[in-house]
Amino acid sequence: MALAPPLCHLLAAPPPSTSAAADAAHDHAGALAPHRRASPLRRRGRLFLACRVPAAAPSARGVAAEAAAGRPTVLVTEKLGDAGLELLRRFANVDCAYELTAEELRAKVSLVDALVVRSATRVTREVFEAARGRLRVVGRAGVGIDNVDLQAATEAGCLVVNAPTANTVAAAEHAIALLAAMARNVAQADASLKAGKWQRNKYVGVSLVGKTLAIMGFGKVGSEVARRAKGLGMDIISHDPYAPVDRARAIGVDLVSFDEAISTADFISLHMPLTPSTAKLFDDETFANMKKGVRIINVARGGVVDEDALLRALDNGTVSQAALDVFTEEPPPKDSKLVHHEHVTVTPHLGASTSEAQEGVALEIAEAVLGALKGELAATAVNAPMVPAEVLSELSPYVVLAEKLGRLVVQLVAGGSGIKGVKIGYSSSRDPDDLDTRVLRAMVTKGIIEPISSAFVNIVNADYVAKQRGLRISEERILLDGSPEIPIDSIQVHLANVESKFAGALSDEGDIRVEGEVKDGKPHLTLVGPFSVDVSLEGNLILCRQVDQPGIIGKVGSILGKMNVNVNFMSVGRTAPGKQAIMAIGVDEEPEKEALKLIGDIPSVEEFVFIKL
Ligand SMILES: NC(=O)c1ccc[n+]([C@@H]2O[C@H](COP(=O)([O-])OP(=O)(O)OC[C@H]3O[C@@H](n4cnc5c(N)ncnc54)[C@H](O)[C@@H]3O)[C@@H](O)[C@H]2O)c1
Ligand SMILES: O=C(O)[C@H](O)COP(=O)(O)O
Repeated sequence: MALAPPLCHLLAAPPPSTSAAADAAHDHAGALAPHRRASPLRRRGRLFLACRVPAAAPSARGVAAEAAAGRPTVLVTEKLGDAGLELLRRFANVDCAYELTAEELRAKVSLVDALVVRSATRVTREVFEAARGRLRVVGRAGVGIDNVDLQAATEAGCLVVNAPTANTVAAAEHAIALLAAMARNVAQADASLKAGKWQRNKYVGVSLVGKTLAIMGFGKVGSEVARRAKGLGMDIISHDPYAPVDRARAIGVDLVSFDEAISTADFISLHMPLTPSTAKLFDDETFANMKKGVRIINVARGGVVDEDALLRALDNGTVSQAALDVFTEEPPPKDSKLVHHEHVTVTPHLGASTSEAQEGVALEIAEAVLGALKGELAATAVNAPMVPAEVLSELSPYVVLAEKLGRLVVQLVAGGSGIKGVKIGYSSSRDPDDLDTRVLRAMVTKGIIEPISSAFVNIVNADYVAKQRGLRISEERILLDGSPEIPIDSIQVHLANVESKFAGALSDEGDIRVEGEVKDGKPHLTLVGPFSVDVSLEGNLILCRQVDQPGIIGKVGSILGKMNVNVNFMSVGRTAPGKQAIMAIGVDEEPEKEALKLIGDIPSVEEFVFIKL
């Protein structure tokens, strides 16, 4: 039975770097391995549908085969839970190198296929540039991806995945711990007693019951904080412009405006991501609009607060206390006035730091990274479309067809005529809403761009690269009356306003047009311009236009035979007997120039083109 083709090329890396540094690297677990063109995970030629990496250890034979074929290399730059590390080590060489300087990170990154970080590693544009195209996946073992330059990752075609759920409860519990500790001066009283003092009057706290808590950002952590704070008898309001009202209502929380939230709350807990629009959202003006004596908890990101403004608000009494787990700069400067302020309780970014959360996060990220290295699109992809595994499985033969059609059509363009508009048509009996074509569009783009540039294109950067090159890609669905079980009957690719080096490929409208279908799981070319053909899109292709008459097939076949070129497929399409015909010939080897010249010299052959698929 034919195996489904792998989807590795969806996330394919560019050709390997041949740098001396890469060659010199060591090949054993815990050290950097030299780059190999295809990792065993990518080479198996199987479609990996299960998102989970099998829990059982691979067989000894499997391990040996993988070792022989070369394993991907994963660099881990921050402490990761053991279970995740073990899982990574089963399928990859793992280099754990903590507390790297930016320069050390840049030096190592071109030697690895994946990088796993937490919040302390800054994965900047310079890091992606230093990777020189080898890095295929960045795994953020946690939620916040503000330390990863997503735009640079996308431009580099590097997938970024995170582990968004495993530390939610830990972060929510830490927010509650800080809320209670702050209200009862636990940290200050502890330090005082340890310093030999007994200050019962100084550390009188405030009660939580009946107080209003405003949760700023009603996402995963925010909603878990709300549930827990309700149990403490607090009244909860929340501000989140994007949260569904129903979800908030279901746990008894009112979503209110920003101004209402900050002006009515006794406690404010921050749970939004750090983005350009939330950076320093809590500034002098915001603090001035808060209820006098408000208490603030920040377990989200230091950067959402203007820390100088918070210090002023603490000093003038607008904010009576703050509990901070996160800081604009981490670690904060040793002499930070905020950290040393007597009304501020601090922890060193411990929100996710429970053993349970760290094991969960490590496993979650290891699975996502290994899946991505195998060519799967992770469910937690941050900079790529999330296409469910079953959709990918179904579309996998069409993925190959889409790329081949792209490669074919671009080689029909006459040199010098720039490609601007690409139209992709999908003939299908399926409701357009049930047909996710993003992967196919990316693969047509890859097929068109890669043969004519040094860019490498994958599902992560396809739209970006197309835009950069001024390529307008439009899609059209052609609804057929048929069984919706087959996702796609045919894919058409049209290039508008270009000259062709093979006039036979021009449609009546003057576009270069090719069409293909999947037959027995294999990509077939079924239409060139107005000519119907049927040739498997494998190896190389010769397209030949001639006047339809007996003997031409034999002449071309014998020229190729004499030159030792194996013909694997041949198909002739014609407009009418005795009129124009197109011969599509699949060949295993690239014919010598001489053979091509001899074909061109056959009197009735009007034009021909050789295409590498
Ligand atoms: N301290 C820690 O160790 C720790 C641990 C986990 C998460 N975090 C941080 O907590 C934050 C929340 O994490 P999460 O998993 O709940 O993320 P999430 O994506 O589930 O929730 C974030 C919520 O913020 C909302 N939001 C976005 N912009 C907003 C704005 N301007 N005003 C109000 N709400 C806005 C979003 O709509 C979303 O509902 C992130 O910053 C994350 O990095 C910190
Ligand atoms: O965004 C997160 O997941 C938290 O801030 C945790 O960060 P950490 O992995 O560095 O603890």
